[in-house]
Amino acid sequence: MSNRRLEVSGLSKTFGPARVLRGVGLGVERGELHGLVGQNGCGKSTLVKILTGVYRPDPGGSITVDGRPLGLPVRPAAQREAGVSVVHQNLGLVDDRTVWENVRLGRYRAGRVTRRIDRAHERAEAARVLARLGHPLDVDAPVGRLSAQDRAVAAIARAVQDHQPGSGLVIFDESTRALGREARARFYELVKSLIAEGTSVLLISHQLEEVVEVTDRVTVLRDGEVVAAGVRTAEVDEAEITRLMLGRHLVTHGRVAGHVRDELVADVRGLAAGPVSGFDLAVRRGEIVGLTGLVGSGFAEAAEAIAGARPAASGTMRVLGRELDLTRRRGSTQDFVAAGVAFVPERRLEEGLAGEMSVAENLTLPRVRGRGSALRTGTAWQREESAAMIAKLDIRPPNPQAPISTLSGGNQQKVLLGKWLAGSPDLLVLHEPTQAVDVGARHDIIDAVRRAAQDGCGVLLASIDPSDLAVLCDRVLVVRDGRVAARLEGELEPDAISRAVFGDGDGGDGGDGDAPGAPDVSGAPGANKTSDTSEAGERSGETVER
Ligand SMILES: Nc1ncnc2c1ncn2[C@@H]1O[C@H](COP(=O)(O)OP(=O)(O)OP(=O)(O)O)[C@@H](O)[C@H]1O
Repeated sequence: MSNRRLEVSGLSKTFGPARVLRGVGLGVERGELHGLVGQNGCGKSTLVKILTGVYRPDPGGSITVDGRPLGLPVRPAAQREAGVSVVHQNLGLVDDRTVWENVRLGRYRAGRVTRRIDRAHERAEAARVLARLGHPLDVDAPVGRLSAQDRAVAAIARAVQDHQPGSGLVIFDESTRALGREARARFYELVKSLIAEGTSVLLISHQLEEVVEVTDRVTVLRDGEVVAAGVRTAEVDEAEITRLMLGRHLVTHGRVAGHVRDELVADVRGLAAGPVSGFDLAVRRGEIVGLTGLVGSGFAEAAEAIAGARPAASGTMRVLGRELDLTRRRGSTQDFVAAGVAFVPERRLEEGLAGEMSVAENLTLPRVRGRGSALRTGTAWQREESAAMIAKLDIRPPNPQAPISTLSGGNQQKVLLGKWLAGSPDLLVLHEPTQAVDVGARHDIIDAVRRAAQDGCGVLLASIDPSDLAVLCDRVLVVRDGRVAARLEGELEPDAISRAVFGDGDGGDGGDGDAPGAPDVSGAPGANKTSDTSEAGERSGETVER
C-alpha cells in the first residue's frame, strides 16, 4: 500500500476544444500540508472538481487515496468514504443559518415516520465534532454572528466530521481570504493540529506568502500542466513560485504618486445603511478612498448603498453636482449608471455578471443601451471594446464569444472590472476587486484602478484585504460597529490597517466618515499625513510587478 494519502496520476480534462488539464500528477503524504498554486485558469478548480466527482476526467488517469483507487468519475459516496472533503472559497458558510445547520447541511437525518429533520441528533453531531476539535461553539448561534476565528472552526468541523481522527484529506480552496491576520494564524494552528494527527491538507491559495509560510511542499500548475511537483517550500521563496506560476519574473517597483485633484466627484451626506449611520464621505477626482472593517461592521453596506446596490435608510449623494437619493429601492441602478457611478460587487456571479452571456456581452453590457442598439452582439464597437479589454487585463481564454460561466473565477473577476472600466466612470465603487485573482492578475487590476484614478475617476475601495488597501489608497476609513473608528492617511502599511481594524492602535471612538472626529492613525512611523484637500498623496508601491 502506498504511503501517500492522495496520489493523482496522468489526469487530463478536455472541455470542447480546450484541454485544461494535461497528464497532471499530484502526491500528498499522510500528515502533510501541501500547497497547490497556479495562475487563474490553470486548472486548479477543475482538478478539485474531478476529485469531488463534479467533472468526469478524460480516460486514462487515476486517483488513489491511501493506496485504494477511487473509481472515475468519483462518486460522492466513495469520496466521503475515502475521507476527501473540501472547504470552499471564503469558508463557504451560510451566514443566516446556525452553527449546527452549517456543519450538518447535506447530512441531515430525517425521522423514519415524520420525515422531519431530527434536530436533537443533528445538534448533538455538530457539538461532537466541535468538541473533538477542541472548540465547543454554541451550536444554535447564527454563523453570521460568529467571530472570524469561530467561523473558520465551523467550516473545518463541517469538513472533518466524517473523518476518523488522523485520516482523510481536507482541500481548502481559497478558503482563508476572509480571515484577518489573527484569525488566520489561529486557523492554521487548528489545521496544524489536524496535520499532527495524520490528516492531510491540500491548500489552494493565491496568497503566495502564506503558502510559503505554512506548507511543507508545493505543486505548481501552469496552463494545465505540472511545472513543479511537490517542491519543498523550505527550498523556494515567493519570487521563485511566482516565476514558476507565470513563466516569467515579476519585479518590484517603487511608490506611485497619487493624483488627487480638488474637484469633488462624490459627496455623501447622512448615510444610514445596515449598521452604519450618520456617515459622510467626500471623494475627489483621482482619489482612492479605502473603506474597511470586520465582517458585520457595516463598511460593506455603506459601499453598496453608495453604489446604488442597496437602498439606504437615509442619505443623499451628489455626483458631480447631480443629486442621487440613496434611499431609493433597487431598480434605480440606471440613475446611478447615468450619473457615472460604477459598481464592482463582491458577489460577481449573483450581482455582477450575466451568467448566460458571453465575455464580450458582459464587457459591453452597460453601454449597449447608450449605443442605441438592442441587445445585439458582434457589432463593431463591441468587438473593438472587448478585444481591447481582453488584452488590457489579459483575460483568458482570450475569446470574446466564450460563455462567462466557463471562465475561471479570476478571469470572471477581470471581466467584471473591465465591464466598468471601459465606460470611464466618474465614481468607481469596488468591493473586493482582487478576490480570487492570481499574483499577475492582481497586478493588472491594481494597475487598471490606478490608471482610472489618474484619468480623474474617484474610487471607493471596500475591502478586507489590507494589502490591497495599502497599495492603492490615498486614505482608509476603518468602520467599527457602524461608525468610522479610525482614519489612516499617508504612507499606509498593511499591518497598521489590520491593527486599526482589530481595534488595537487607534484609541479613538470614532466619527462619521469625513465628519470631524474620526481619529487619524498614521500608517507608518513618521508617515506623511495628508489632509482631505491635499493636492496629491503618495501611494505605497506594489510589491511585485512585471
Ligand atoms: N465547464 C467548463 N466549460 C469550458 N471551459 C471550462 C469549464 N470549466 C472550466 N473551464 C476552463 O478550464 C480552465 C481552468 O479553469 P479552472 O477554474 O480550473 O482554473 P483555476 O486554476 O481554478 O483558476 P482560478 O484561480 O481563476 O480559480 C479555464 O480556462 C476555464 O475557462
